[in-house]
Amino acid sequence: MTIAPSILSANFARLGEDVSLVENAGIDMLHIDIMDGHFVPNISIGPAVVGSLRKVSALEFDVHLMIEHPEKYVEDFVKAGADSITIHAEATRHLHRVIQLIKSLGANVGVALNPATPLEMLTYVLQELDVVLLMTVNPGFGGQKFIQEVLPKIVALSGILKEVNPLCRIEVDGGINVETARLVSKAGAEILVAGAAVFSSPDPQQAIYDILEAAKEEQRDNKNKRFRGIKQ
Ligand SMILES: O=C(CO)[C@H](O)[C@H](O)COP(=O)(O)O
Ligand SMILES: [Fe+2]
Repeated sequence: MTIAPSILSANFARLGEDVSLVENAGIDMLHIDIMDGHFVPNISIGPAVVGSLRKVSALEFDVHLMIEHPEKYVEDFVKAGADSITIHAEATRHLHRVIQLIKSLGANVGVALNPATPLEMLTYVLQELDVVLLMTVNPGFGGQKFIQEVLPKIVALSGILKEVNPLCRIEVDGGINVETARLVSKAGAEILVAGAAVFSSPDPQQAIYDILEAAKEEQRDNKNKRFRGIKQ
């Protein structure tokens, strides 16, 4: 189970300090949201900021591109220090080609789906992926309410991946807190992005710990029930 704090809700006037704070909580992965004002109605940061953070952090950088024409920019983000690049299936006409491009640059590759986008979009690329990111809010802003309807989608994807790509991990993004972490963990998510619940908390390190514990508790319960043969 991995908690990836999203810096979208950090204080951009002291971004390095906020990243160090969560890094010192013992996390492995940092989620970096890139928005272009076209694919989503908001603008965030570009490769220069990713490059600056790379100099001060050893975390795995999970770069979530909410941009049109991602093929134009993936190389810049990998050069800036992205370890994994996630593009939106809705944002390109050439999904297979962009996936190959990201792999050729040596980064892990993920594809994100908006809440209304069916899993079938990924049928012919699933074997190529390290991560599928299921959005649990409509992308564009931090601090939104979790969309419950995505839960059966997580369950369905989890079943499909067991058959076709067991190493591919399910990431969820949007509205994750202690309560929703339990729900997505039970459904099969393994990477939980959390922005507002971490950085808007008075104690971000404690918030990370609480979310992680809630998610792990749910995982343990699931395993125990399976062991005892109790139907979920
Ligand atoms: O991709 C995103 C928004 O498009 C963010 O990663 C996401 O919203 C995280 O923020 P929060 O946990 O506050 O919902
Ligand atoms: Fe994100």
